[in-house]
Amino acid sequence: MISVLGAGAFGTAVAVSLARNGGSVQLWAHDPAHVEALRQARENVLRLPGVPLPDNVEPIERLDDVPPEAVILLAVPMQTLRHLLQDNAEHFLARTLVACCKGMDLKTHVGPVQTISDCVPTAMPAILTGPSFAADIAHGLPTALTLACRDERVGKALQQSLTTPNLRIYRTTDTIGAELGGALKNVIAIACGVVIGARLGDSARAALMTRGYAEMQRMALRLGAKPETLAGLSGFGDLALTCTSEGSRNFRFGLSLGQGEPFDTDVTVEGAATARAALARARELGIEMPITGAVTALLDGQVDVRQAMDMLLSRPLKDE
Ligand SMILES: NC(=O)C1=CN([C@@H]2O[C@H](COP(=O)(O)OP(=O)(O)OC[C@H]3O[C@@H](n4cnc5c(N)ncnc54)[C@H](OP(=O)(O)O)[C@@H]3O)[C@@H](O)[C@H]2O)C=CC1
Ligand SMILES: O=C(CO)COP(=O)(O)O
Repeated sequence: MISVLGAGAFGTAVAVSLARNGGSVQLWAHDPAHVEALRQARENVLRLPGVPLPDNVEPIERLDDVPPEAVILLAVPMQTLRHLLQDNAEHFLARTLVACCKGMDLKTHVGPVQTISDCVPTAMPAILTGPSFAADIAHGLPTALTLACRDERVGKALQQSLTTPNLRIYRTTDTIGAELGGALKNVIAIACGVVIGARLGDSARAALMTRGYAEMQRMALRLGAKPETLAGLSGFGDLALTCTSEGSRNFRFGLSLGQGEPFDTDVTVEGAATARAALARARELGIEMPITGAVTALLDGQVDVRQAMDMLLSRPLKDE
């Protein structure tokens, strides 16, 4: 049994994909009305329209209904993860919990794996992350992800149970690299959206992706990540996807910002809160993250797009 907690686009897509592979999948939503709508329509009309739920996906509204042997996937937005874990800690004690969210908590400045460890110290945390749009997974398109878990035995078991014919899963024990790659690439994707929206050109985007990757590495390596994790699916892979595709909400949010257009506030844009959390963490650690700083200043209305670019271009010249 696999229980996916969080019935947004990603949770629904993963539930559908795993159910098509056989076995039973529960899909939990925090809003009983949403659970009822999933039961009635057999489709997530709001977040993942056009994808029928297979019969073996069971929408549930009570965490009590998650059986003790179930593998739990946490597919909620990053800024809600801590509350979900704290408010329902009795359901998570000594469980294997696989985070599917990408971001850093605004209050604690840590990623999903560390958030699980902090909130439920008896749990075994893992993370499933990498380049994958929910719609691609739901439509059975080929996708490759990283599963990170410090415990090799648990990681190998998760890799087996979450792999499907279309979803290839690589494994690592480097949870720090995996969680930071997925979190920080969203900030760079916003920056890339801004330069494209403001018509500053593809060369500027390539520069931001490259220097953004340097920034991601700087923070992750300082916190103990392995360079090869950053170079893998959860880092470089997801950076490449998110910075170059209008399928990404973070990139589209940046596009709107660059064009001076409003953006739908109901859409999940993980990079906005994460930019602030990452900048705060960078300051605590004394490391330079100029692109993250420029994105944060832009989001906070301290600078406009031109001034944000000037902030980056006028920095002292240095070695690559
Ligand atoms: N979409 C994608 O392509 C991918 C997403 N991810 C990651 O997955 C995570 C979730 O994103 P995604 O599914 O796209 O988001 P969506 O915006 O599609 O959905 C978010 C879901 O979370 C629910 N939710 C909000 N607050 C809570 C809460 N306190 N407790 C439980 N559920 C809550 C929302 O319910 P309600 O509508 O009732 O508020 C909604 O169903 C993010 O971290 C994202 O980065 C990872 C890979 C790909
Ligand atoms: O993480 C994702 C793709 O890997 C989804 O990106 P967005 O959250 O920007 O849509």
